[in-house]
Order: sequence, then C-alpha cells, then structure tokens
Amino acid sequence: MNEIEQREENNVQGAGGVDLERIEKAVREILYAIGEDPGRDGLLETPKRVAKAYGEFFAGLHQDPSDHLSTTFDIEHDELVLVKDIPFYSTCEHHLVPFHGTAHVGYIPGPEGKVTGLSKLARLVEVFAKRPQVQERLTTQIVEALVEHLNPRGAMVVIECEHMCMSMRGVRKPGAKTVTSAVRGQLREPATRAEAMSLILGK
Ligand SMILES: Nc1nc2c(ncn2[C@@H]2O[C@H](COP(=O)(O)OP(=O)(O)OP(=O)(O)O)[C@@H](O)[C@H]2O)c(=O)[nH]1
Ligand SMILES: [Zn+2]
Repeated sequence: MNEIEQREENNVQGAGGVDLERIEKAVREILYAIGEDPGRDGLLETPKRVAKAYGEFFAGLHQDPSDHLSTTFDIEHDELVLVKDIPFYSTCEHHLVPFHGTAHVGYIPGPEGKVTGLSKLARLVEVFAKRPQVQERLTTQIVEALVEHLNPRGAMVVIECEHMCMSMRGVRKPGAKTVTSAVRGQLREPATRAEAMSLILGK
C-alpha cells in the first residue's frame, strides 16, 4: 500500500482530500530546518495557516473537471467562443512556488451544438491550476478536457505566465513571460487559428 492509499485507508482527509495535519507537521519541520523556532509567538499558528493555504492551492487534485462541463446548452453557434484574460495562480511542481498569469480558452462548438456556460471555462482553468503543475501540462489538460466533454469542432488554449521560480530565485529574471498553446481540430487550420490569435492578442 503506498502512502496515498494508506491515507485514504485511514480516512485522514482535511480540506477536500488534502491531509492538513500532515502538512502542519511538515511545516513545523521546515521552520526548525531553516533555524526558526515554531514555538515563538508569531509562528505558533503558522503551520495551521500554511496547511489551510495548501488545501486551497491543491484543491484541484481532488476535483473532477467533468463536473463543470456536464451542464451544456443547445445553442446554434458554430463559430468561435473565446473567454480571454482569465487570471489564475498555479504552483510549479519543481519548486512549489507560484506561477501566475492569464489563460485564454476558446472553442468552436461541435455538430451536436454542445455549448457550455462561459464561467465553466474559467472553472476548468481553476481545477487544473490548483495542482502541482508545469505550464505545458496545464495547457494540454484544459484543451483535452474541452475536447473530451464538449466534442467541439476545434479548441484552443493559450497561457501566458510568470514563474516565481525564475523571478525570485535561481536565474532571477522577473517579468520574463512563458507562453504556451495547445490547439485541436479546426482551430489548427491557419485562417481559423490566426483569427483566434488576433482576438487573443487584440487587447
Ligand atoms: N518546462 C517547464 N519548466 C519549468 C516550469 N516551471 C519551472 N520550470 C523549470 O524547471 C527547471 C528545473 O530545473 P533543475 O535544474 O532541476 O532545477 P534548478 O536547479 O532549481 O534550476 P534553476 O531554476 O535553473 O535554478 C528549471 O529550468 C525551471 O525553470 C514549467 O512550467 N515548465
Ligand atoms: Zn519552478
């Protein structure tokens, strides 16, 4: 039995699947390791606060993206629907520090006319962002969820981010932006893709 199975077996579940008690213990250890005193007044509640914050940062690990795409509407629209400039925060899985920026999510509804609520596109970004991530996988997971659940003619996700692991440490290049895209179906065709990109970039 691996550690995750063991946790489930013991039913140690905190914030929607995150083991808060375990995080608290680990944070106390980190405080000792950096030479701090977890018993001093200002730090007494810190392990609990960090655990609660981690519960939020990683809530998406325990959420199913299909929950957000199960409500669809039959709307006659066979052209691009794009929600752009969706702000989000995620956590770099290499350093466990934030990366943040904006996501642009678009699709062309499929022949069955499955159109989702606009907010659901932003919810989809949240489900995948609230996990230990790399930007490329975040981009792909969002587009693949759209393809799987809406069966669109085309789908496209563009993400622009600043990674704190490149800004506040390591190479220290604040302001450097990473742009990733994932495109499926008809949106791969040059004219359609160009139209979507010009809508995204036309700020
Ligand atoms: N491809 C990709 N790389 C990422 C992402 N987030 C962080 N990284 C990179 O992950 C790499 C990890 O490299 P390592 O050499 O193992 O770690 P490191 O010594 O901390 O590297 P430096 O950041 O260069 O100091 C770094 O180059 C980061 O910039 C991401 O979303 N996608
Ligand atoms: Zn990183």
